[in-house]
Parts: sequence; C-alpha cells; structure tokens
Amino acid sequence: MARNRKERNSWGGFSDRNYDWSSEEEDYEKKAQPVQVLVVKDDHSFELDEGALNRILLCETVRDKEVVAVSVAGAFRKGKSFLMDFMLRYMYKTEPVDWLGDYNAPLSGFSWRGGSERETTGIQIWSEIFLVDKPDGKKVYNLSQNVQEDDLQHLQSLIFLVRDWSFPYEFPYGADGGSKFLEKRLKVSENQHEELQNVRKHIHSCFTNISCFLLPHPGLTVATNPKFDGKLKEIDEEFIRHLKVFIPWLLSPENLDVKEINGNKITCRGLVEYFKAYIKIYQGEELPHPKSMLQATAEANNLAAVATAKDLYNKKMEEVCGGDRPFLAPTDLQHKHQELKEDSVKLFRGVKKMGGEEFSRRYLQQLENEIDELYVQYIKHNDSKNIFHAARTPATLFVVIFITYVLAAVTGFIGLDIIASLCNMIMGLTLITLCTWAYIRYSGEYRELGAVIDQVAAALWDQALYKLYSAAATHRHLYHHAFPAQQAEAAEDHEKNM
Ligand SMILES: Nc1nc2c(ncn2[C@@H]2O[C@H](COP(=O)(O)OP(=O)(O)OP(=O)(O)O)[C@@H](O)[C@H]2O)c(=O)[nH]1
Ligand SMILES: [Mg+2]
Repeated sequence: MARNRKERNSWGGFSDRNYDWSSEEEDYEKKAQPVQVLVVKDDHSFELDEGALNRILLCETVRDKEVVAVSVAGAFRKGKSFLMDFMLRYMYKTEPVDWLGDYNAPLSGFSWRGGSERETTGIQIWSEIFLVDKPDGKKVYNLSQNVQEDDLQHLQSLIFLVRDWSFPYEFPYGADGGSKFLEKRLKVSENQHEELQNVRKHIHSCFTNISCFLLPHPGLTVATNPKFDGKLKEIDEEFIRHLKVFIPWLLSPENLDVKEINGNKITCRGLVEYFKAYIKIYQGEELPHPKSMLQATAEANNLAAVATAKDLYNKKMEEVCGGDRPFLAPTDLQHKHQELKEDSVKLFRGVKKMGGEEFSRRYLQQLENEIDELYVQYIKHNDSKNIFHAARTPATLFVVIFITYVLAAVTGFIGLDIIASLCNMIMGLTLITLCTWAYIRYSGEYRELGAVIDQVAAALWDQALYKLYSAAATHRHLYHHAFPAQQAEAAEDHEKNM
C-alpha cells in the first residue's frame, strides 16, 4: 500500500502547471479521508472539483498505474458509507485473515450515521490510493469511490448487494444464493411491462459480469440505535460472518478488474480525463445521448493519450536539462527535443484510441503544440544556466556607459555641448539602472523591475549581436568558428519565426 504523495519536479513544477496545487496540500497529506470530488449545488447542478481529483489521481507515484475503481451506488440512507468503511478496513488490513480488527473500535472513514436525512451527496473518493499486487504480477491501484448516481453503461462488473435479506430458506445468504435469486429476477416474462423487459434484455450487454450477494440484517442496534457507532460487538454475528465473505469476494486482488474502455486498460491519469469528459456532458439540462457519451469517451480517451505522451516528453527532458542539470549546448538541446518529441508522438500514435484517425489528428496537433510550448520553457531554463547569460545585462549596461562616456568626452571636446549633456544624462541613467539591477539581484526584491531591465538589455544585446552577425555573414567560416552556439540559436529562432 502506498501513501499517495505528490512530488514536484525540481524547478517550480512547470510540468504540473496544469494542476491546481493549493496551499491545503500539506494538510491534505497528513490524513487519509474522504474527498468530495463532485459537489451538488443547491440548484441541483453539479461541479467537478478538478483540483481535488488531480491531487489524488495525478500524483507522480500513481498517475501511470492501471486503476481499479470500486464504486458504491444506491438510494440514499441505505448504508453505503457504512459498507465502504468495512471496505477500508479490508484495504488497510495488517492481518490477512482477521482483517475485521478490533471488536470494540468504532467504524470510521466515510462519514455515516443513522437518521432519515441524507448524509453523502455527490461523489466522494478516498484520498489514499491503494497499491495492490495483482496475481498476474501487475501492480494495480484500487480506488474506493462513492457514487450516488452513475451511468451504468460504462461499468464492467455490476454487483447487486441485497441488504437485510430475510428469506435465507428460499435463497441462502452469500453469492450462490444471490446468483440464483438474480437469475430468477432477471428472467424476462411476457406479462412484464415493456420497459422492464428491455432493462432485463440489455443489462447483460452493458456489463461484463453481473452478480448478486445476499446479506443478512445487521441487527436492531445497527438499524435503530442512535448511539450506535459501528462497533463490531454490537453487530449481529451472522451479518459479520457474511461480511467476512463478501468484502474479500469484492476486493481481494484476484477479484479486482482493471478498468477498461474500448479494450484499453485505464490509468489514474486516464480516469481523470474520463471524469472531466463525462461530467461535462452530464452538466447539460437533459440526460445525455448515447452518441454524446461515445463522443465524450473518445475525447477523454484521446486526451488521456495526449497527457501520457506529454508526460513522457517532460520526464525525459527533465533528465536532460531540468533542475540542476548543467547548461546544455542549444544545438544538443534541440536534437534532444526533436528526438523526444518523436518518441512522444510515437507513443501517442501507439495507444489504441476511439473516434478514428481524423478525430485523433486534432489531439496529435494539440500534443505537438503543448510540447513546443514546453520546449520554449526548457530553452529559457537552459539559457538561464549559461553564465554568459547572467553577465549579459551588466555587460550590456557597461558597454552603454562606456560608449556614452566616450561620446560625451568627444562631443564635449569639440563643443557639441547639447549632445555631450545628453550622453552624460544617458550615462547617469544607465549607471542608476545598473545599480538598481545589482540591488535587485542581491536582494531578490522588485523582481518585475529586474525582469524589465533584463529584457531591455537583452534586446540591446540581441540588436548588437544581430549587427555583428550581419557583418560577419560575409566571413561566415570565421564567424562559425568563433560563435558555434550563437549560430545554432539564430538558426533556431529563424525556424521558430517560420
Ligand atoms: N437495516 C440496515 N441498516 C443498515 C445496514 N447498514 C447500515 N445500516 C444503517 O443505515 C444507516 C445509514 O447508513 P449510511 O452508511 O450513512 O447510509 P448511506 O447510504 O451512506 O446514506 P446517505 O449518505 O445519506 O446516502 C445507519 O444508521 C446504519 O447503521 C444494513 O445492512 N441494514
Ligand atoms: Mg453516505
């Protein structure tokens, strides 16, 4: 089991700049808890808390892992949260057999309570993602999730849990009794309403597996005592006996199915995209059309592929020139960029996607644009590591001071007093600018002003260099010899301008 922790990359986290890191993140890491990711508002519309979802599913350690989503859905006040707290006990177990733990410990996790008022609304997910070793050797993360209403079309296994089953003499408690009961209930008969017949006919095509479990009544204390806090000792023995079968039947590693859409196994990152896409179409006034569901699935599917491919580029570029890596010659950086961009595009193309070639071309374009944007950031970052870059501003200002000093002296000497005073004034201003710049660099204050000075100096520097370049163009071989890196940069700029 792994704690769900974020790792920022070493330079301010620009690879994660799409994610909304909030100041609450430290608190959030301290304790696993339910997190509201879908909020139902007073007017019954709902809103996805993307920041919360990202913090859980996009953390470095889990985002590329295949995900198993276990959701509990049902009418309100039916003991969903109560049940999920037992699931949590199982996931947090230290003893493989005796996972139910202390009989005197109150039940905690998702907040549950008695009474007739609903407690949970929207969708809550558990903040900690559980790492499970699948029997086939794969690592799988399991996400516990609470869904009030859900679209059943896109689920894989559907398990009906019948609570308070009172007829064990007809169908015994557990999965066997449940499956016989379900078989009987899903039979289509002529005298059923047409709609009911249709549900029965289609339900099998919507789910890979459908099963049912019959659970006994937990006892009157659970159902009616307002002081009941979930202690096992107050729950009926028979209920516990079957709970001990039901929870492992649901959650043991061999019984977990990795979420699949269109034959693709879904990673945590993919799940975020699906969340976003589906929420968007559910936000409309009417129930979404199957066509728009399909469209949203295809969109999410492509977006997930974009995100994975972009992450590959980012990770590899970080290794090459991120953080504390030393300055890299711009030509080498460009080669690396091209190579990694190709790898990333290849990865994108390699993922099985929905919506067809034409549809996914748009997303390929998006990927390329986003990678190019990242590349510009990497160039800037790499550039800032060049010590000549750091010296550029003071050097430029010095040159300006020197030139104006000489000009002032010469023009003063030949009697052009106005020009001499102008030069002196420019010299004075430049001197003040230089001192200001030095102070900003030293103190770290007024950084915006520092950036403006840097920009002006860089523009001057570039102008001078450009002139030098033009002058040297006629003696190219000499120039190339003297400024190999500069030439590459100029070529690069030229390329970008096109
Ligand atoms: N009869 C009966 N009561 C149960 C069972 N499981 C839990 N309860 C009780 O049902 C009540 C509601 O439990 P919750 O877990 O809060 O129910 P919920 O479905 O999460 O409710 P909402 O969040 O309001 O939708 C509590 O008083 C539980 O003690 C069960 O199997 N049978
Ligand atoms: Mg609840």
